[in-house]
Amino acid sequence: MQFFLINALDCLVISLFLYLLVALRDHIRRGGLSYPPGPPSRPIIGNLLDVPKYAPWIAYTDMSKKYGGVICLRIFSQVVIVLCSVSALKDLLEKRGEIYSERPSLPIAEMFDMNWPIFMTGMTETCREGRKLLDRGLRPGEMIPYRQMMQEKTREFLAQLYSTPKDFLAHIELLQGKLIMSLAYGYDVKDGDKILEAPVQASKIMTPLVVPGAVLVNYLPFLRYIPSWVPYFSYEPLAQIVRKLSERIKNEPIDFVKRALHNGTAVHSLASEHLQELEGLVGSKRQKQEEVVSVAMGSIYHAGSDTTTSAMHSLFLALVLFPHVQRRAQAELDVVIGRDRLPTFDDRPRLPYIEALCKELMRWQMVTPIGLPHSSSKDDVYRGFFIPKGSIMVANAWTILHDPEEYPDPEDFKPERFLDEDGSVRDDPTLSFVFGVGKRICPGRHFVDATIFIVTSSVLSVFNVTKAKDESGNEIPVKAAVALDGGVVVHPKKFECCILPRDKVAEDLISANALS
Ligand code: HEM
Repeated sequence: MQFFLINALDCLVISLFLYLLVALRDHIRRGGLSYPPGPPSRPIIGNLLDVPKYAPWIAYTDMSKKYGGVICLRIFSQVVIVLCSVSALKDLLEKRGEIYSERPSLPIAEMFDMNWPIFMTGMTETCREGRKLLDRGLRPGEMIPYRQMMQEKTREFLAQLYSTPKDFLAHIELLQGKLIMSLAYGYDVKDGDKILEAPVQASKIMTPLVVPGAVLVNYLPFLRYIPSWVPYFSYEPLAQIVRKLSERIKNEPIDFVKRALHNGTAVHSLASEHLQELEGLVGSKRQKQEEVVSVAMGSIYHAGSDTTTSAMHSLFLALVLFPHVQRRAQAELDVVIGRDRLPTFDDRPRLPYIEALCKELMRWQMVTPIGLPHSSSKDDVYRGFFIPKGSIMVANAWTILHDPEEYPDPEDFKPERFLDEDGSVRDDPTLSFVFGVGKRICPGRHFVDATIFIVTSSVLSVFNVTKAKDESGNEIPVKAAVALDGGVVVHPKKFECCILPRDKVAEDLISANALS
């Protein structure tokens, strides 16, 4: 017993000594400067208890009212800087992009073999080359050859909505899976295709685990060594599941393209295009480039599914909650396109209200309100405050895009915000924050933009989306609320709605296009 007490006392003294040593080293490193303002931190754990687990974008907005646009939190020794103002986001993540474009290396991602997708890695050579490949392949002009495919898949979606409207969320998920798989791999997804399971399941597990402050092992990496037989505390059982999913995401679809190229059956896709460019390369050089293609495609297959599904889910929510928006959009479609055909991409310039509606959709119920964390590769000083190398940078775009000064009644869905007085579309550069900032900005943004346009205009031209009714004929109330079990990607809480063809003309149009 005495032996145990002496050891405990020793431990306490050593811990205190180490703590003071770290504090002194930290003070010297800062050269007398202080960290940006933030809630007072406690000894050792820092702000661990202040880091919001649910809806962090709201808690950070409240903090920014007290501490300003640059907030500092500390989780053990990890510094987390939350950016809540346009100037801070641009100054650091854009103008000082050389310093702030890394990603935090998360032990949880390493343990789960999920540290290979581009959105999880720092600026490694594979990441840089993969990004180049995506930036080139996903430019607005490069989207044109995929328009026909997008229109066709959207028409299949309309037919599914018509036959089983209650399953609208499952139809959205399938549509998004079809679009991404066609774009990335030229793979034609069929109903019930198992290929879509892996990214959806992996995303459900991983996105809550990468939120800054959500998982202790990211700050106390030794926790990864807790053996698998320790119940509740070991990450190993979950890790085993995710490792298998990771392997499937990276290899299953790219192997399909390689086989198709070999058999001469490959359809035009980002993967087939890039793999064909490697012709002539052999040995390790070829292997390396194939790895880049496989990482880049696996990244969009993973990053693109859940995110756009959430935006489309929110579209139906907005239509239910704001019927006057639906009526005005339909009036525009009827005048510009008429009732005898479905919209196409060529109609887009003549549909300013629909365009404004798509913009408002991205702002209103943001898919990634705190973006994906960046990290810093050098010590830096900003507005007189010290930001150490290795800080986790959180771009809280939600605060900016829900600022009532800039977007009055921010919780209301008002496409008019994005229209000038003469009815033309108003450009709002701040809106691009929904896709992040700087070198790591989402490369899929032009594909998302095209998807949201074609889906929104097509759905509105043939359907009325209203509140569902219960057995007694009373409307089932719906609220604009997000499911708080999410992580960096958030989804609307599930809701019911009634999706019916606008009339017989619309019904005929859906059937005719489903058959063509
Ligand atoms: C509504 C849909 C989407 C939203 C809101 C969204 C948003 C974002 C955000 C905020 C980031 C992090 C940017 C940063 O760190 O500054 C990101 C990264 C990324 N997104 Fe998207 N995204 C969407 C859909 C897509 C789609 C459809 C694709 C693929 C076609 C895609 C591919 C990626 C990739 C590969 C990255 C990682 C980029 C990097 O780390 O360099 N995203 N996205």
